[in-house]
Amino acid sequence: MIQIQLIQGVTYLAYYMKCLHTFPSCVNIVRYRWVHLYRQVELYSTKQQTELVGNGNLIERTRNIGISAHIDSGKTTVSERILFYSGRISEMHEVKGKDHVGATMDSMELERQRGITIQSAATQVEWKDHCLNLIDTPGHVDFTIEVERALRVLDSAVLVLCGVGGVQSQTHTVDRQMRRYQIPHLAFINKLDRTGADPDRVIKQMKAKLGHNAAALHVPIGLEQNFTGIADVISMKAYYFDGAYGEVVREESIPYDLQDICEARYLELLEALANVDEQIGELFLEEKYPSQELLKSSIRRATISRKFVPVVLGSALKNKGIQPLLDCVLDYMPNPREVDNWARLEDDNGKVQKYKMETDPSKSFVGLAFKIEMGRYGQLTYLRVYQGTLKKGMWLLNTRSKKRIRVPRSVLMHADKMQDIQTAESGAICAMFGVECRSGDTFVSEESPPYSMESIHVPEPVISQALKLKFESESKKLSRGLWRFQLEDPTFRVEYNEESRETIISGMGELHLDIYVQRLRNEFDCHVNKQNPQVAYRETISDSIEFSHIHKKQTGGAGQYASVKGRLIPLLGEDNQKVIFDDRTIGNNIPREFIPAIEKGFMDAVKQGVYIGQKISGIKMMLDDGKAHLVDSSELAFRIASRTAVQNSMREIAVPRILEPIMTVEISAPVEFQGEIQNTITKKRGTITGTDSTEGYFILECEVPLKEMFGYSTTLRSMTQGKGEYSMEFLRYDFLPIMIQEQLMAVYQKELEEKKK
Ligand SMILES: Nc1nc2c(ncn2[C@@H]2O[C@H](COP(=O)(O)OP(=O)(O)OP(=O)(O)O)[C@@H](O)[C@H]2O)c(=O)[nH]1
Repeated sequence: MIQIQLIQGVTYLAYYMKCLHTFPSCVNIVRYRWVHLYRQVELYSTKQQTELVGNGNLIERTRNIGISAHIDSGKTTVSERILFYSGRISEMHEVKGKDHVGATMDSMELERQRGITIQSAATQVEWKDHCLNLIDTPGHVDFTIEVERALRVLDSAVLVLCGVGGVQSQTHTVDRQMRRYQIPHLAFINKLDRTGADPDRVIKQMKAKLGHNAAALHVPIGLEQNFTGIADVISMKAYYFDGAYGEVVREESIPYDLQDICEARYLELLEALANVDEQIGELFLEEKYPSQELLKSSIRRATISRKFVPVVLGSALKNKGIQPLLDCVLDYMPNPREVDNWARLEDDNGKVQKYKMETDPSKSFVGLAFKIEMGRYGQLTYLRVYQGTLKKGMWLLNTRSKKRIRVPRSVLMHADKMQDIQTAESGAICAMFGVECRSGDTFVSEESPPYSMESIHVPEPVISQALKLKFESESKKLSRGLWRFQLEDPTFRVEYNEESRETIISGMGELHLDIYVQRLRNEFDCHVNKQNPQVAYRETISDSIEFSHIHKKQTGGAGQYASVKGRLIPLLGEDNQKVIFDDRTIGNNIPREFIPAIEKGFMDAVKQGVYIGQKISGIKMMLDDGKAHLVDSSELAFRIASRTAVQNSMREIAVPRILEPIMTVEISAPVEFQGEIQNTITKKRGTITGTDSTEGYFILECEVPLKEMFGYSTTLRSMTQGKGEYSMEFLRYDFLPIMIQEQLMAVYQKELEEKKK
């Protein structure tokens, strides 16, 4: 082996001398070649597969990774390969494949029918003596809570990008979520076999649009239908994937025509690292090159501290690039010990202190229930163990409900299958059966302080839809189903409207609600008629107003008296989804014990506004003064006074404003349809914020009110002969045009009058 490489080295040297002689201007090429030669020689003295993580205990050899991305980037296809190459499954199936089996991680019937991921699925695989806990998450923004939950408990992630689509709208969402939970990640640019695939463009987009300090570790060997393998710029080796399913990795020298580009990428990698890593920075300045170990350890350091994003390449469908991706997960993603996790603990004075969790199996147990599923055997609670060891049969305290529970059964999940386990140590992701709790609850062992792990960010629903039972006899099934869905999914809400006798479901999008209606039918045999979906408007005011209200009742016995005075102030911009109560009272005109009741009254009022019957938001209530009666004042009287003050002043004094949800929409279709699509977007009150084009397709980024996007998938499909696609996500609430606002208010007032008759 060493002999062959030395012969290669001497051949290269002869070539470089010739090159320099023939083309004196090619100094740069020669420099790259020298780098290459230097590194070839360096490789002789180092082991090719550097074991960075070593053979320590299991925690050091564990990686908890999520696979996240924009819709259809290939997350599930990547996961299926990971399961296959790691020996978890013995045969692979495609998402919506001809065999109609579907991918392992899409185990729900609806996922297989629609070819999309709805619920995140967890599994565990072994790769090169390491244990990988893997969660495949959905791409559709409608199921964003699944991504939130997964990222909350994972230590790192693989961001999958489509080699053609690049950075797309949901890539931004996932990136924001990774930032929220400080998740280090590496990027896998997939679908390099597709026409128009261009990994360099995708990396440029990652830098420009996501602000990532990203650099490629691979160079593709061929592209589109000629994509045959990858060249690794660190080991300077080419890898091809042979066998029926790419399971045999063949290592070769880098093809001659790719050597320049590999050297160029190597230097780019060094440059990107030099900016964030001192060791590489110093070597870079001295024009020295790091050893392979040093380079890998600095990639690891920079990635874990979120200063660098390594980029690897492949095509999951064509079985290329997955094994090197897994190697990179081991090399560059953190083990549970390398991630700081904090728990909160409130002292007797209500002061909150933060405590760092120790990833040590011998410490007291602390775990977070991050996901709940109701299954055949009762409630299944997914748990991330942060400290200590979970043991079957042990007693735990739920620090929210203060209930003690016993762990009846603990399991490892493999998509919809499970394997019983006796213990799960710090860093593990497992599940327990038969425990009642909510998602976001913290469990501790009896000897531990009652810590609480920070909970999960739950976005507010933006769309609602009324359901009516087809058969009254199925009402029990309906409530059972909806109760279960609410328990599993905090972004899915249910209310019952007594007057219309309708059940109102709210969620993150049309698809989200559609899936639940279908699940009612499939899993609960409950049939409902859906009304048209309704936008979740918000009611607010345009300017500050003052309020003053006395609630007084004298009915024989104890009377009721409460007087409140203050201001309602509109909250603009990003704050327009908030409601804030601000107590500015001085002195004792209102005794302190009544202040919480006044806040409650305000919260009662914001539940349903007076203009169109929707929730109020973007308002701050400032309580300035008031009055109490020695005998007749009570909490109830102040609660009523506060609620009525808000309602009356909004109805009588304020200038009403209605807010509507605005979505970021990304549309992609063949260029010949661009003009027509842009026109329809403008008609829909949309604003175009960016356009891009590649390989005969254009990408249109725009902001459009949600109301206008109802049914758009059908419109787009028919407009583009089925070739157009779009995705959207919630952006912000903004004022509704006055004309539409007045129409809505008129309809609501008419409805109210009719009800009075
Ligand atoms: N050409 C090509 N197609 C791919 C590749 N990887 C995945 N696909 C196809 O892309 C489609 C979407 O793949 P999935 O794996 O379901 O993507 P996903 O990101 O899990 O999808 P969601 O979870 O629904 O967002 C499927 O039809 C796959 O067969 C690839 O490398 N090349």
